[in-house]
Amino acid sequence: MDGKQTITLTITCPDTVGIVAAVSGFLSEHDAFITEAAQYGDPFSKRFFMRCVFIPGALCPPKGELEKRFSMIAQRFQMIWHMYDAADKPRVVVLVSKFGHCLNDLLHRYHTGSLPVEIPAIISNHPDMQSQVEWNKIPFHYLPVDKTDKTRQERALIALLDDLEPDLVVLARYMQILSPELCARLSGHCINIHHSFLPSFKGAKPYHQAHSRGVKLIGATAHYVTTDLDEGPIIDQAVERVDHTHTPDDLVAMGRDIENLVLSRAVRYHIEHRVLMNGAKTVVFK
Ligand SMILES: Nc1nc2c(c(=O)[nH]1)N[C@@H](CN(C=O)c1ccc(C(=O)N[C@@H](CCC(=O)O)C(=O)O)cc1)CN2
Repeated sequence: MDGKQTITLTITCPDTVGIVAAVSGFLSEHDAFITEAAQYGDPFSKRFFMRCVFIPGALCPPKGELEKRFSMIAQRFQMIWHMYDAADKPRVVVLVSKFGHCLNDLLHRYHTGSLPVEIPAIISNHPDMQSQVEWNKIPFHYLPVDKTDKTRQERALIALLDDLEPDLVVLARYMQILSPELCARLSGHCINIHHSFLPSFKGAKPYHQAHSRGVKLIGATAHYVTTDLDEGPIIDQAVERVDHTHTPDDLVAMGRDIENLVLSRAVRYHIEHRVLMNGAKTVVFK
């Protein structure tokens, strides 16, 4: 390989002695220069997690051959593993409803290059964001929801996603509950930003719930989407202090910046392959 390529190797497997030695030995035997390495052994799940970034040297075989050879080690340790080429920009489709702050934040990071992705389309069940999206020269697909027949809209959404073939779907304040079928199709590849510090205040209007409860902290949670609403594996969270003087609208306004930060971090962790699934939880190598 030409030495300019960067590959990220992620591994999860039953924890045991010798995994790091086997992986680092394999990489050194194949002239792979390690630039980043992180690992964690979970004493509760007894699973081992590793993320290793390396630059293949001149003597390193092509990625396909390297994967073939690594599969022997992976089999020995019952690994779930992937090698990702950093040159492959992930295709990210963003879904939005009426609130555009998270979408605008992602678009800014996309245009400034701090989020190295492709955005082949943005999809919404409302027309509000169309002009903003088209100003950004990104295709906008308006798929309105008929409350009397929600499945029709989701069939159209599924067909569109099948065409777009995204690596990741981001629900940037998309306020529709995805069906179990769509959740299954997107499992591990769909991130939602929930506007509360989960597990508090799941579902609709969390800031109003928080105001009624008299909380002294509000927050936001980015999580993978599962059939169980707002119960998916948490990727990132943040909080801000609030007090009795803040109205629900104040909380909504203060929450926007938290949501932007948390969602963009979660998307970046995902596209950099820093997030590994650990049952109903995640391991995030920051
Ligand atoms: N299957 C899942 N779908 C969605 C999830 C999820 O975790 N699993 N997260 C939500 C986002 N969300 C809160 O963050 C949320 C969105 C929508 C609703 C809701 O009650 N929606 C109503 C319609 C509301 C409207 O039309 O304005 C509904 O779908 O019937 C609650 C929470 C995204 N989807």
